[in-house]
Amino acid sequence: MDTLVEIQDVTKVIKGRTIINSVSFEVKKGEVFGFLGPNGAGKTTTIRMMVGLIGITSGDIKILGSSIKTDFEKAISHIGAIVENPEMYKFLSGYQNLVHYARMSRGVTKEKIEETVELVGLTDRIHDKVRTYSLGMRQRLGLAQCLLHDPKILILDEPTNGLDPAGIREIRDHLRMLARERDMAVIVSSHLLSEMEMMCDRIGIIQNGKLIDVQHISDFVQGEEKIYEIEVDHPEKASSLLKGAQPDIPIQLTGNSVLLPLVRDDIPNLIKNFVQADIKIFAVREVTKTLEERFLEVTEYKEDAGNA
Ligand SMILES: Nc1ncnc2c1ncn2[C@@H]1O[C@H](COP(=O)(O)OP(=O)(O)OP(=O)(O)O)[C@@H](O)[C@H]1O
Repeated sequence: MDTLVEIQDVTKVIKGRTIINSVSFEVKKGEVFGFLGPNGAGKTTTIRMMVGLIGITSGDIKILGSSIKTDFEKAISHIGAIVENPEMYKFLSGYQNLVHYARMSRGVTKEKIEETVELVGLTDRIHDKVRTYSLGMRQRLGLAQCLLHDPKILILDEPTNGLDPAGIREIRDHLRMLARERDMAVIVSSHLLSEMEMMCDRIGIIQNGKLIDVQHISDFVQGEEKIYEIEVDHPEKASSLLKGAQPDIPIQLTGNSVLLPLVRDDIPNLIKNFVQADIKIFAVREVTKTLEERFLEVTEYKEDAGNA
């Protein structure tokens, strides 16, 4: 089965207020799925429903086909999650923490603990006390805790919160490795857009409790049209030529370039027209939008549409 998690038309109403509104998406094995949204959008609430911390008002969540509503124990057995700060004893070593934690779940062997420590890269420091760990190391110990029972799905709420760039990178690399090499489905939430861009295969954007977009990261960043920057000797002349052919086309002028949306197949013709008009072309570059720009574009657009 490739689809490990199915969120089906999930709604959550708290005290008469709809916090999550008909959210549906799927997460497959081997992928890192990012749940992205501004503060208060509903990321944590959705994740809390996925891990069974709060109930679902309507709709369902299936984990490897088992409903979290009707087959809770089975569904939850496939999940490893860090939702709030993972519980750990700072006066014990990382290893003692894992042994303590393993006692709470069935069938975790000493070998399994050691393998997991190795997997999260804590072997060298595992016998040191947790209070001597950096935040990044504590995050990795938390990751080890929730991997002990061999879950197929890993769910982490804001896993990079508070980490420095090196710590972020460590966690990111580990999560990608778990998805790729262990065939897990990894779900992370964040409002750190640049982080999501580097970590995720697909992202879902949530705003005001609604899922407004789910896309592969590359499609999402690119959007439907691509923006090209054409470096020329006379940008104004190039701009009027383009406007003459297509009056509505949105063109931006920078120092020595024109920027405009194009489909790739239009480029040869455009070059021909410039050359015929005696405009010299020095470069044609695709402008890659950052996820941040696209995110703001999408959320602002939806807000406008919602207000209309
Ligand atoms: N138990 C609750 N009672 C009332 N309102 C709640 C409750 N839990 C969440 N909310 C509201 O639901 C909305 C979504 O909250 P949630 O914590 O899921 O957002 P989030 O996307 O995780 O935000 P953040 O990035 O700030 O963590 C917020 O407006 C919040 O105030």
